[in-house]
Amino acid sequence: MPNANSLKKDWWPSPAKLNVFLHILGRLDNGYHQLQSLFQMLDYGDELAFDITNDGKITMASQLEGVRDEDNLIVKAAKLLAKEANSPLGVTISLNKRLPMGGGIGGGSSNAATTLVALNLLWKTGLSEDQLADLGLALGADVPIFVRGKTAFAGGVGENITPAEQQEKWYLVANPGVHVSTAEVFQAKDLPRNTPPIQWKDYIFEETRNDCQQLVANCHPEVAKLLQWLLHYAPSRMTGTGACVFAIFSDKASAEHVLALLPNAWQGFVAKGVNSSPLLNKKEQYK
Ligand SMILES: C[C@](O)(CO)[C@H](O)COP(=O)(O)OP(=O)(O)OC[C@H]1O[C@@H](n2ccc(N)nc2=O)[C@H](O)[C@@H]1O
Ligand SMILES: Nc1ncnc2c1ncn2[C@@H]1O[C@H](COP(=O)(O)OP(=O)(O)OP(=O)(O)O)[C@@H](O)[C@H]1O
Repeated sequence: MPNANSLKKDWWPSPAKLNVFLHILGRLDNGYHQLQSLFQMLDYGDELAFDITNDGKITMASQLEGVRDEDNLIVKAAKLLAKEANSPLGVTISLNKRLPMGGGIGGGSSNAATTLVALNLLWKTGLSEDQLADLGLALGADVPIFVRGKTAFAGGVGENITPAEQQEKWYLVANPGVHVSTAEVFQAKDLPRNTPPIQWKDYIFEETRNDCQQLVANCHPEVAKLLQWLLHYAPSRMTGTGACVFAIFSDKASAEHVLALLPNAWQGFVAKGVNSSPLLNKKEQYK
């Protein structure tokens, strides 16, 4: 239960995303991959609160389990913005972590984006959305998409973003409890890397796939088991490089019904797919 102190805080949303599909078109000389993906914003995620100070220090109110503060993407994002905008101010950041880490739902990238967007307003550093997205790219391939906050098609290595309104569906997101390293998936010899490009206007879910799914399911039987279980109920797929898996429903009640049936070994949540992220809505309130 939140304590009195946390109730007083001004919490900023840090939503999750799903890669509804993820095609790998090729590999560049620098090792990065050319992708095509539909990034679906969800109305569910972490929350961050920012207590501004005058001492120029950037600190976490408490350490995120397993992540040293200097490695935390939140701290890295705040430091990057302070340096770029030459801000003399500091901040103490509180994090309410709900999203599983390393699950392919973008928690760390989203935390970094929320930090950039919120501190740009609270520190009054006045960077444009384009400048924040460029800064974000230095922290991770998915940070710009969270800065922009729109459900979108992405091309290039992920930086080429085209907002694309989708029908708002409900998703059951389930975590098989295994950790998948994004870098290892992209280094795998057997990863398919030759999917032909599609035209965004021709996008149909059934004609797409996640090119990482087979490889990850082969290495992690729990992922395969969870997918098999979900497929009994609804169209289901892995997101990003895993390990989370999602199932698509047209209404909330059906998604919650299947969540209630989810075996205890797996954790899950139900979220609405939204075209504009909760971060974007929060930002609008500051205008
Ligand atoms: C593939 C996605 O999971 C889709 O959401 C993301 O784009 C990956 O985002 P991320 O985890 O923030 O990725 P980064 O931290 O930038 O890169 C992690 C590693 O993934 C590989 N990587 C990432 C993006 C990309 N287009 N090609 C790659 O080969 C690189 O080996 C890199 O070392
Ligand atoms: N604030 C943060 N929240 C979550 N992870 C963080 C954070 N800062 C650093 N990390 C590190 O980043 C790693 C990846 O976390 P994240 O939750 O972003 O993975 P992901 O959901 O697989 O992301 P993606 O979909 O972008 O591949 C974690 O294992 C953790 O070590």
